[in-house]
Amino acid sequence: MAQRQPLIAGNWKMNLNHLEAIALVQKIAFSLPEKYFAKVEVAVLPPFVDIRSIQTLCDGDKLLLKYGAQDLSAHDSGAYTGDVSGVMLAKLGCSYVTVGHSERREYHNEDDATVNKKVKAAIKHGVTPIFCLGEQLDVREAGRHVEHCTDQLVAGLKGLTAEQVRDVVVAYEPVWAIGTGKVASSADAQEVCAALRVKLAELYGEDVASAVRVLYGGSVKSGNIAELVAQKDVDGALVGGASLDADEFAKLCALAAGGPLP
Ligand SMILES: O=C(CO)COP(=O)(O)O
Repeated sequence: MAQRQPLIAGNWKMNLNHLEAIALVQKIAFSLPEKYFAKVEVAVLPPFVDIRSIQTLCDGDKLLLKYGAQDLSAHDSGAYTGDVSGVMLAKLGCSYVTVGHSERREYHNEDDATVNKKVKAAIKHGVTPIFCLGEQLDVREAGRHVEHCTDQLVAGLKGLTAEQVRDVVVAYEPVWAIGTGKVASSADAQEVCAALRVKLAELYGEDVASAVRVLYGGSVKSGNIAELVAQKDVDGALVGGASLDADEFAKLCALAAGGPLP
């Protein structure tokens, strides 16, 4: 069984001004002693406009913190006003990019086919996709959440080789738990994350399935992270609101690394 290093990624969404963004990165990096970075990978996903400065900061201070973006175009270049390509993200040293976040699916009408193209674009340029999926409340209430999530998984990874899938990060984010303060129970998170891994094994083999990191996202905080990452198939978290507060985020990362608090 592969050893999966937990990943805690902070999705800042459309928040903070430029100076606040730089200050947040500095504070997180200096609040978390180096030993934690060996146990847990920590990444921030700021808005596009902050990435260049964060790159300079991380390179200059040799920070162990990784960074990435929240979306990318399915195309490499061309007449796509307002879009940012995987080529550009790779040049900026992005390690990760979220793809298929439920807010992109809802507000930008991204369907599974678009998400699939974006996952491929990220892989093509060596930026690891954090491929997001998850059910709405009505789907869960109808008891169809596992099927819904495994269907999204299959569609988003369509056409990829097993070797390519090995490097994808999957994030299970039930839509009803995002920004609502209603965290899924650790058993709920484990149920879906385990089902996603079973589906990965079916499609790409046990070896790949045991290597892929599956994160949970939705109202994750320092108060619930330990219980979530204690689940067998939960390999970290995609954190929204709690990633905007340096003390809270550092605490959350330290707890994911098994503590003690810095
Ligand atoms: O959407 C999320 C992370 O991508 C979760 O957001 P919250 O942690 O604010 O619920």
